[in-house]
Amino acid sequence: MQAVDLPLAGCRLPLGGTRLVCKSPCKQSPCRRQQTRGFLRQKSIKAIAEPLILPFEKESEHLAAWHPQSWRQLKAHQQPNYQDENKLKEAVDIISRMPPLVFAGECRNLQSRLAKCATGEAFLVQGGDCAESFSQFSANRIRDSFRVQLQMAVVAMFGGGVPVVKVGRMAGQFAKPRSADMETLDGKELPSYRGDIINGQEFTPEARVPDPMRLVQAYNQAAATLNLLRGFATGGYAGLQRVMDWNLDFMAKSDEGRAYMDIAKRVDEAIQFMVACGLDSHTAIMTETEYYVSHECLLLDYESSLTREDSTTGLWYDCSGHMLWCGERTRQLDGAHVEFMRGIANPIGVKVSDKMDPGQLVSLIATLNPQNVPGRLTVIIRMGAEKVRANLPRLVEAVRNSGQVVTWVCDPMHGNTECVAGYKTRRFDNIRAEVEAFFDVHEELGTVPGGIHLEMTGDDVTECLGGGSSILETDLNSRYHTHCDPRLNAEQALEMAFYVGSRLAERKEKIAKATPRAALLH
Ligand SMILES: O=C[C@H](O)[C@H](O)COP(=O)(O)O
Ligand SMILES: C=C(OP(=O)(O)O)C(=O)O
Repeated sequence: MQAVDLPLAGCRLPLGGTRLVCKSPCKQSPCRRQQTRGFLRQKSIKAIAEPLILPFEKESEHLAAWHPQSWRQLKAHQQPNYQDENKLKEAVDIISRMPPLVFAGECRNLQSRLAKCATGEAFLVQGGDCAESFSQFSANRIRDSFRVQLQMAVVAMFGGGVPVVKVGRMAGQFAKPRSADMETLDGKELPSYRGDIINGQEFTPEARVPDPMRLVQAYNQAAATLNLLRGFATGGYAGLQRVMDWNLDFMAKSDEGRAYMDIAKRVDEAIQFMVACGLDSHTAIMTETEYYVSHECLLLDYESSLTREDSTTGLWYDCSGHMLWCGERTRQLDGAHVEFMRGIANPIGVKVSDKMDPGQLVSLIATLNPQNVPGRLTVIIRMGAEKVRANLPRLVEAVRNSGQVVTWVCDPMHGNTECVAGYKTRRFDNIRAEVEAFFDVHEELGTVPGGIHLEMTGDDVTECLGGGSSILETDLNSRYHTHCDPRLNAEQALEMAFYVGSRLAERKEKIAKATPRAALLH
């Protein structure tokens, strides 16, 4: 990792045990620019989410040592070993000059929606490909993935009676962390595939060389994807009046499909009734939807080159996506990823397996969200069903006892991967069991299950076993198209949404019974 000169005016700044020294001292202590940024951050956050300010570290001190490049001083895990530094610099320079893909105001809106998920006033459905790919890039695939997420949102909203916040693993979900650096096939060993933004999936020495120009291709594909998603979200396609038209091929043939059409019909009738009552069916609430994009904040050259200072607030936003999350393999407290993520103002997530202990989690949360801003931090649990029952309670209790506000989300995919007949797969029953355990634990503790995070697609793939579509081991080789991990197909994803909807409905009923008047007003 090369050392960088910090382009901040300023003072000596502590950073994870090391000290950075700005090159053009402003002779102020602490640096005025940083003070201003801290002040603006407090001001803007207050306006958005009415945060509960606890006596955590002061924001200005917290951000004092931060800069979009400060991560370079620390160990960055899971980064490619680029062979041509000049080519990397060229690619990073190109992206640095490109327009941002998302806007700060959109990120702030998402943060306020996620704050509602933390309190049970909304529910997050986050999903999409394990790894977006260059070769499978197509408008129809984007539409189908978006459409199944719309359907899932309708089902969960119908059950839970709360708004569903829709966030795609899309328009940037290219880089993959890997368990092993090398992969062996037929006795031949090559570097692992790390996602299309880094190297190629083909098992050849040439394809596996990390190519920096892939960063530029990924940026362009993300821009085109987002452009289409914005069109779908606001151009009429996602309007609630089209709820009956979001048909997918399997729907007439499957129980989930028929159950969805049943709900869609009831939604349609409700809308007709409201229109008869005088509702204007042309308002944005009826014709548009909010849709956000997210990806793992893994490839730090890409993320930092898209990090821009917001002129309204003076805050830094990683403009590669609305929400970024830190993966299970890169969440070291003293690592480069946590250093980068603590300074960006986007809503962020962190993946958590059973390897996390409660004290560590509390420290990590304090580092990533020192002002305890609701909606800022989503903790995405991924352990496997049994481990969730055994480990999640003490994590939730430690966080609750420390007064930290986070949005708890369940990723039932990554703790349930197994190898069957030579394929990486996941069993639908195990995935559902993990979601069930997640809801049960929160119910027992009186805390809030805030959302679900899925690797899924709108395509009719055969990558995960079971579910209503009864994918068998012998089906795996039929339509196994993922570039990395197995995804739920559209039917399985919808089935999961029905399960989530049923749990949200139960929760709603329990709350209504306990507080009838409040529920009535709600
Ligand atoms: O999607 C997540 C990870 O990149 C993936 O699970 C790693 O898979 P591996 O264990 O085959 O490297
Ligand atoms: C790599 C991922 O997850 P995790 O960090 O939880 O393994 C992922 O969600 O793509």
